[in-house]
Amino acid sequence: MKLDPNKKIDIKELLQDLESYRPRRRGWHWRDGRDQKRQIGDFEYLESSEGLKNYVPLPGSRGFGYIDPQPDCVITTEIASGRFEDDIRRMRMAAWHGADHIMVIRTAGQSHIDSLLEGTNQGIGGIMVTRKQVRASRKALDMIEDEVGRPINFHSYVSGVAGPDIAVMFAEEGINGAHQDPQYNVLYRNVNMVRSFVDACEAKKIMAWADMLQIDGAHNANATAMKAWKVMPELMVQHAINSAFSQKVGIKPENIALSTVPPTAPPAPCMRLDLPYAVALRDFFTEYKMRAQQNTKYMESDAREATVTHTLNLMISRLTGADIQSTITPDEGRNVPWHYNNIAAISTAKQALDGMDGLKEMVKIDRDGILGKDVRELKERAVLFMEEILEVGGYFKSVEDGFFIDSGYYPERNGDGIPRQIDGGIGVGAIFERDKDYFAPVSVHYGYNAIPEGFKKASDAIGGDTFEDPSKIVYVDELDEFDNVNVRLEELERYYDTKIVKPEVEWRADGVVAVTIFFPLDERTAEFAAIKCGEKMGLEDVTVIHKNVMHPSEGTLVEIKGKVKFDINIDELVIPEKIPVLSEAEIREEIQKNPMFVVAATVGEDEHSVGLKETLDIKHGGIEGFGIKYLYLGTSCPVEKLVDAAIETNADAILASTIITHDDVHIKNMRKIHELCIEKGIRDKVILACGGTQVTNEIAVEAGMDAGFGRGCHGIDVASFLVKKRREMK
Ligand SMILES: Cc1ncc(COP(=O)(O)O)c(/C=N/CCC[C@H](N)C(=O)O)c1O
Repeated sequence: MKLDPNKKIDIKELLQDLESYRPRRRGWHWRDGRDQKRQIGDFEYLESSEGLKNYVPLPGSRGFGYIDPQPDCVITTEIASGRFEDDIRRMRMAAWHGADHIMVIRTAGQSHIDSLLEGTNQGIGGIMVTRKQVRASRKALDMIEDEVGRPINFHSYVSGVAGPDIAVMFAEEGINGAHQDPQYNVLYRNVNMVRSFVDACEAKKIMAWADMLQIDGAHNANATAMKAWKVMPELMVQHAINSAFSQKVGIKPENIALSTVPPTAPPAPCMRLDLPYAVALRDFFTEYKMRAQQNTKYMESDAREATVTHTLNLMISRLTGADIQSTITPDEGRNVPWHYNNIAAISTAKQALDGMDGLKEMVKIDRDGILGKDVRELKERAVLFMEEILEVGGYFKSVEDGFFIDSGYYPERNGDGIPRQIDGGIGVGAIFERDKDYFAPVSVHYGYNAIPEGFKKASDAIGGDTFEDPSKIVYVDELDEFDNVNVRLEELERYYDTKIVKPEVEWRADGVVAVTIFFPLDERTAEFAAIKCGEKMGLEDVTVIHKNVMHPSEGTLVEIKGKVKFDINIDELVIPEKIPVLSEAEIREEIQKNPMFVVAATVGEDEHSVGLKETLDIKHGGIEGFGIKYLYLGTSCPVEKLVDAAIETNADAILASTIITHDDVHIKNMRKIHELCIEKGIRDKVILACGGTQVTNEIAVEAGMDAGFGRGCHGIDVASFLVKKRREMK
């Protein structure tokens, strides 16, 4: 299937013939052209990669010819709605905004399931990672990567008691990256530590074969610790343990990525705490990749605050280097991410990384100051931690002694770490010494395997395994007759590719909308007033998702979410057709033959001039560039003066600009211009046009203008309209 930007992905078609789908490639893709400088528009970029074929540039790109510079690092977005069929279009949106690493969170508790799940059950806070879901998503990503013109990495988690099984399925299905860190199982999922490390040998061996990029789990310590900045020495120890172990099992260093999170956030002086850590980490681990994660621990429900913290995190990435920049959605502190918050997070990363392109050519890390001292101290503490592990008898013993996630700043210890017993946890006692004649007929296996006489390699015994002969992969379709993607698609049939639509935030037709409301009330009263407001607006299941105290008694900003009870039928929408724009040549030719003169001003008590000047001046593609002459009367120009000027100069048109809309003053001024022209008997001779960020063609025409030009309009739109309107009047 080839995607058409003007058509949605057809999920039903995508699900066809999944049993015969084969992944295009194995392994991780780093962005192309990363180490080249490149000219993009008016600027030279020092830390960028090759551009996309299809994309959505940042809004600010309007001022720069709509360029969309792609940073050098891979950019990740985490997707976790619970319905993979709805996640696929979110992946497409993400790819257009610059993500090339799609990471799919697993449903709560999948770590504890000791076998592969089949089918596509709906998940909670993540999806059931199953072969069918992986296949459908990877197949969709093949089409999406063709559409944007850049390979996309698909990623999930190899952990929990079924880790090795999942690793095999991921290798068979062409997964490009995965989290794998046995310490994660031990500390956060209480899987028996011996089981975890034995499983990890197998899982990592398979990931190495599949050339998958591995991300470790150190970020979890950061998110779990009481005071995150105190856990930095331990984080480096955790990175060291997983990285050294992974390399010993056979994962090549360039596929070992350290998951590093700047531990703190404002109002802490976070740059002074986090920057030394980022430097120390990169000093220690030069041969591995850095996967910069953004802070999740100190996320509240304030999307703005999260975005600023993440921008500071991105500054650390730019100053110290990141191979993968992982993004956290600004609504991470509210709920399972909504579509547009994944996109917001990606855009924050792209915007900040573009903006700080080459910053470290100008701003040097000063190792002689306090940073150097802090870096050294962090390294010393980490080495001491590692030495003490050896002293007490190794990793397993240190875990039993509760070394990890202690809230102390090592070597200080508060004794509140997470201890695990070597003879406890899930899967305990499930490890058996391999017998002398142990034999597994597989092509990739960790450790002892007694290959019988006559076979060159183990898998010859079965004529090749699924890694060698994918036709041997057993594809299991849906098992649960009630909880499967076909049932879900059936339930929402009327919203698929029909004219009926509902608002949504994560699932098709979930009907959820968000409303931002300010009340001149204290926080508690405002909360309940906002819910009442939502209910009066006809929303269902109204809940408050965010509150911002503006003042204890003067006012509170509240954000609510709720469900609309209605559908929208797009056939019932009245959509005025877009006004086609004449070509530059045609406009110039016309003005050449019949000169045109206009008067222009920002009217009323309005001092905004930029928009109108951009529309007039040749510099920004203004009407002057097409030969149209104009008299500009400046800002705060009374409408009477503007109309008189039109009469004195026998102008063909009046161009008014109105940005301010308090008390609908913009509409009142447009109406006054229209009425004045009638009064002075010139209305049928002069063209009236009005522009402004809050002006639309409909509003302007309603107020008596001949046309209105809102946000995003340019000189050529106005010039084209003037030429066409004059022809019409002739
Ligand atoms: C090393 C490891 N293994 C497995 C899992 C998930 O596995 P389950 O939830 O136990 O099925 C995780 C999860 N990390 C937190 C979310 C992702 C985070 N925000 C990130 O971007 O890295 C993990 O870190």
